[in-house]
Amino acid sequence: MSHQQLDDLNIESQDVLITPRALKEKLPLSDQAADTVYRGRQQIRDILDRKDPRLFVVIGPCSIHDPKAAMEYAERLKTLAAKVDDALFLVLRVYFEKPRTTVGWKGLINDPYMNDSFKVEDGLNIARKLLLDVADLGLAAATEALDPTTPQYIQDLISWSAIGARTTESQTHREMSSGLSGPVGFKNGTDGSLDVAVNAMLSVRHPHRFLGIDPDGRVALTTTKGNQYAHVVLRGGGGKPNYDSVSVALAESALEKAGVSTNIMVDCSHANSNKDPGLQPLVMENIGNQILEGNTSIVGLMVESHLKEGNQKIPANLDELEYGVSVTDGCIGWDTTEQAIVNLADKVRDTLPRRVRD
Ligand SMILES: O=C[C@H](O)[C@H](O)COP(=O)(O)O
Ligand SMILES: C=C(OP(=O)(O)O)C(=O)O
Repeated sequence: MSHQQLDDLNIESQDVLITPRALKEKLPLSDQAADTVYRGRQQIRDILDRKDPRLFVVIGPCSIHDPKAAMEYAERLKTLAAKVDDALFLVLRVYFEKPRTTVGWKGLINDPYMNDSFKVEDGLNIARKLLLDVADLGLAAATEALDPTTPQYIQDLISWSAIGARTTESQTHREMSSGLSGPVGFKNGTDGSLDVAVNAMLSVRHPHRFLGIDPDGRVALTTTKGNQYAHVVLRGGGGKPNYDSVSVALAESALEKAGVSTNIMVDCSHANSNKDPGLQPLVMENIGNQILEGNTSIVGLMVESHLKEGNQKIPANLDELEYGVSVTDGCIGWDTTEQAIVNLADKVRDTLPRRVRD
């Protein structure tokens, strides 16, 4: 009796993609870009080590779908960053990979033309080119590391990475993060649970061994050294925020009990603003007040912001897309962003002398 086909029954096709090495040769790191990334990572590490008393703020669109609008935003952010640089280190949020609750557009790398054509190789090219342009401008970039093979293509241009609420508990993502070259923030779970993020801290600092790809795209046993610059990100969940001073104090004691450093970032968006982007400035103000009142565990903030406020559905006719408006979660617009950042800097500035640790 002949065998029935048993594997690949649900695989439609497989297409070989450009290798990480070939993409990097095509779009190489310039000296300016390398300097931006080196300095960006170092400034965040210094903030996490409390050698630098400032806050770092990961700020920008929920997702990148239009590189032109992203660069216009980056240029504005660069000017704003220089104005508040004594109190805040602004890092551009450059998210190319979107984790979906069920289904939906999965981001620029997965479907760069937003028409279900899934031209992933084009997506990788566009993403790397945009990151190069941002780094050449002198702005540090942050992204969500979602697909475990993507870092090989773009991580040399990333200063800070997030592991999202839907993947913080995933062993694959903890292993990948243990090998990332820059600091990494783990969100609490979508149900609000902090345990998964605290457990991630305990995992990611250790070496791991797992299947990865090498620069030539070959499957490779990957052995990591462990990442000593991981921290938690409070993003709320289960219908409740967790940026208030009581939640922050509870997070501090959970981290202390686990024996890991009490570095906390607050995501002003997602469940911390009940997905109402207009509430983000209130969260920022609240964090500024907590810092004024003596909090030293909060080291960073995340804000979803774009050229224009709100969001839009991806239209069937892409000519109808409104320029500078998010196609995923709603964002605050530029004027609100500028004001909220200046207000935050004013509060943090007064606290700088007492935030440095010896
Ligand atoms: O930040 C973006 C979204 O909150 C995340 O990707 C989940 O989106 P969804 O619930 O619309 O799928
Ligand atoms: C998906 C995101 O957040 P979270 O994982 O907290 O839902 C995000 O920041 O884009």
